[in-house]
Amino acid sequence: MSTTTTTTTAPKTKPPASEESKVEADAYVHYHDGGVPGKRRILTGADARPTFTELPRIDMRRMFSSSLADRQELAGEIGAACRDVGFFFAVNHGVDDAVLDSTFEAMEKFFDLPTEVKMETHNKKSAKFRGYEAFLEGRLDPSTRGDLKEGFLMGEDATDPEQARPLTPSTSTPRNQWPTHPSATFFRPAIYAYYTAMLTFSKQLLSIFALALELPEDYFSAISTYPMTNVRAVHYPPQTRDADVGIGAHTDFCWFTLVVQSATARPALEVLNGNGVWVPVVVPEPHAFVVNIGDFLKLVTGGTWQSTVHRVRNMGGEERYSVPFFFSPNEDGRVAVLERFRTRGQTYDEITVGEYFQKRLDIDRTTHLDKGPEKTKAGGTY
Ligand SMILES: O=C(O)CCC(=O)C(=O)O
Ligand SMILES: [Fe+2]
Repeated sequence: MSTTTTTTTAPKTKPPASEESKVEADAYVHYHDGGVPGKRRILTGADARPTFTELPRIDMRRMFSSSLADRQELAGEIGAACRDVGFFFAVNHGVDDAVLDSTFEAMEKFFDLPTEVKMETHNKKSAKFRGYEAFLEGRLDPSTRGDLKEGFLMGEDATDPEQARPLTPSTSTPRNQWPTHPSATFFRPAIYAYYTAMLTFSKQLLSIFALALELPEDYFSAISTYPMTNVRAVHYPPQTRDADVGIGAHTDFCWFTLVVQSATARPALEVLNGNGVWVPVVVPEPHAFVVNIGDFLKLVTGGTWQSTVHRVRNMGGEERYSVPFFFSPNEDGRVAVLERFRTRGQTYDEITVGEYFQKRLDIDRTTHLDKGPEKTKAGGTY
């Protein structure tokens, strides 16, 4: 994880008073990046550097404009956000409000089902970790007792007819798990409605990212024909212990992530800025998407774009639901640092997207399995 933050747009920041004593005692903030523990020095007073203190809000209407100049102007704003923050809010994004409302309704109803119904698709039965994850089973930050959340993960799967992907010998093994109990079958079509809308949105956004990198709009299309994708529906109960996390500090392993969340009075998602301060994400309006850069876009930009560390702490006493969509290149796509970000005389390795992804997934699986059976029982107290 790069620890350099290049923005010059925001004033210096200071940690909230309540965190100051902790900050001084710690001097470092610790996080987890792809299985590798990371830490960032907390910079205060004269040491503090210019960095962001909030996320930029970007109006996406220009994404649909027939004028290249409009799309370029949008790309300019997005490029600056990706470089300086690694996160931004996307508003007026064109995703149907009705689809988002019914996605949240379906999530609440699904997570309300009895544990044994949800456990039918427990992710331990899946090589790709698809299906239901119970409370405290994830543990992205090894210093915590586990992630205080339950979730449901689905993703690319050519055997699901909803995806209309070509079935080949390498894609003919099912990856997703779907509930079959009559009380839970509503979930699949609801998640697919969201998945389909997000795939369209992501492909449009990818062309704007290409423009932001001064590349042709279709530059990434060839390696994004059958992209790796995940929807993770997540339920975070209100947490009562300060030491808990909803999801431990991490970066995302994808091109980029789009997240829409239920409204909570107190922000729960937090983003780590260049001074080692957790910046709360205050959503500007209902159905705004939080967009963040993942490891692959950081990689192809030679670290110029940031895959910024983030976490969730749901301290406001309300249930919280969020539904990230993770978008990556094709599984057999190969990526390397783009020409314009290379230094002459230096050599650059190519990575295969699927291999890198599986490595990161295996790390996540290991942190789950390491916890031992007594802690992985669903429905345990939290
Ligand atoms: O719930 C959120 O707002 C973010 C979740 C997240 O960071 C993730 O699932 O990778
Ligand atoms: Fe994330």
